[in-house]
Amino acid sequence: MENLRAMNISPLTIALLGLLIVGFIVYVVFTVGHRQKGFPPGPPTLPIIGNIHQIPTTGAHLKFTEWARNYGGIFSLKLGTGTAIVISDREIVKNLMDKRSSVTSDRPPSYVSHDLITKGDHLLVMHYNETWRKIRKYMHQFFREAECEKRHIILQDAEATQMILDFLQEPDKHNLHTKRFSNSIISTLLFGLRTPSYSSTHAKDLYDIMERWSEVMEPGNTPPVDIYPIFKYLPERFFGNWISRATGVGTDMERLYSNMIARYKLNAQKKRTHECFFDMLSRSQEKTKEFTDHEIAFIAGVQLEGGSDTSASILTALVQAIIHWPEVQRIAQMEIDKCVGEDRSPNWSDFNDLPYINAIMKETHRWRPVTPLSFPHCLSKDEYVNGYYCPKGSTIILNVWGIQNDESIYPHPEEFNPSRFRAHKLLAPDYAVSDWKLRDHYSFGVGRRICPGIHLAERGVWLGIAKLLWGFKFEKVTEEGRQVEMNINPKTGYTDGFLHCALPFKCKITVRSEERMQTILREFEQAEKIFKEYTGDQ
Ligand code: HEM
Repeated sequence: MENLRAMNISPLTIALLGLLIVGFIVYVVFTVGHRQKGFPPGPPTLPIIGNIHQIPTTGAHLKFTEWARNYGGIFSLKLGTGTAIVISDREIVKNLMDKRSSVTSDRPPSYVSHDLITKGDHLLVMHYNETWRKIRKYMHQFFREAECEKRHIILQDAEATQMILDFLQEPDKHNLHTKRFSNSIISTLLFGLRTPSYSSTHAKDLYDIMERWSEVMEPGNTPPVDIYPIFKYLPERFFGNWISRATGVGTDMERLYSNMIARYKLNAQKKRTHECFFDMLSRSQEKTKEFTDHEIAFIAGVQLEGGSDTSASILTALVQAIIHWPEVQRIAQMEIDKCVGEDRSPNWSDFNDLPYINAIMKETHRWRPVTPLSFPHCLSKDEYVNGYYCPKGSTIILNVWGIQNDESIYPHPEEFNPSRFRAHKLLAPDYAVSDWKLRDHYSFGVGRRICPGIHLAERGVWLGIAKLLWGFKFEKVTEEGRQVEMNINPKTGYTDGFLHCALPFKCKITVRSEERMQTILREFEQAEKIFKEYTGDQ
């Protein structure tokens, strides 16, 4: 005070300054973190932080589902100055996310994923802009239904054949075989480069990078910079060098993806029967030069990532389900055995004759969705939803878990019961555009951001399920005379983070007959010829 007087500042100015500071503090305490009038309801808030303290760092989907029961199909959360709108009602999903997708297709800001790790060039976290549209156009061109149906399915069938051979030869490594399967499909389709073994370097590197990305993103490992940007300016050593770790992941990603593109270029002269994604993209890029090298690397990367862990996690959940519910396994095998003999494994032309397999696939997506909270969208304009005011910039969270565990739609939701989908004879993309009451599940997301790999994923997963059930009996293992239970508890049995996958578990997998074993070996010889058509290897 003496100092201020010495600076010749009048007591009135000091008093006004003090009043201003107090006023500002009062304003912050009474507004920041508070839910404004007209917003969707939600749990009580605390000044400044809002609901942050109530959101668990793991299993947030379970908490959101509990809140949906209390506050309804649309509720809001305050995250500091920001707002998140959580949707757990199918009609609202349709009306907002699909019908008003022109204003619900942006992504919320993500300093770590968008700015630090991917420099904004990663389709999944990219804002809804012209570059996003251009990349989606290329993906659509290559992965649209007709292309999957005519061309990619041939490779998928061959890769599924190797997967059942792998299950035959090393049943204990079942969770690695599903990963190899999905990674090899996407890597071959992108670059003509296969993943012959689960220990292939590029696949191991990819899974390692994805794990590190997920770790950096875990709450507690990074300060909440998107909510309180001031954290960006604190020395990073206070938070375990989070900036260096994040940029390290970004550098390793770019290195891996660029390296795969370099390998593709080395092989570009090889004679392949089937054109790969990069043949198409490179041709166009030569003319237009529309993408930077960094963008090109991440166009490859996002597809490698998107196509790898997701399908593999669904197949692993399937293995758990058919072991825990042996009756489902029995019915499925009866259906397959009626239509497919022992002298060949099922293929895509059997799809219409095996509706129970389609129902199993849908039930697996419902029972253990890979992304139980999908991936957040962001509202780019003020909107009214069911009479509630939702401000521009709100994060929109699709509570897939909540919807797919709603008793009123799926009685006894914890039970794996494919018969729920008996009437759903078509694939997921058909129901994504149908009336909301008919939609099968939300595993592939919604609106314009819906997974661009949906046609490919549906066919790959279906083939995987059909061939596995045709070939093998799946059971619990017995140790010291007692059956070992798998942990299928949604709270403790799955990885945390953005992608949920079953933690490693033991099971007994045996081939159903000698003849089936011979068929697998014979079909694999054919599969090897197909691989050469896609890679150009002699
Ligand atoms: C069972 C397998 C799969 C599941 C469950 C799955 C799920 C999802 C989900 C939930 C999203 C976010 C959707 C949204 O924001 O509303 C997404 C986006 C994406 N997926 Fe998939 N996916 C699968 C397979 C694939 C495959 C095979 C590819 C590659 C061909 C792929 C590439 C992508 C890409 C690039 C995005 C970002 C799209 C964007 O933000 O515009 N996914 N996926």
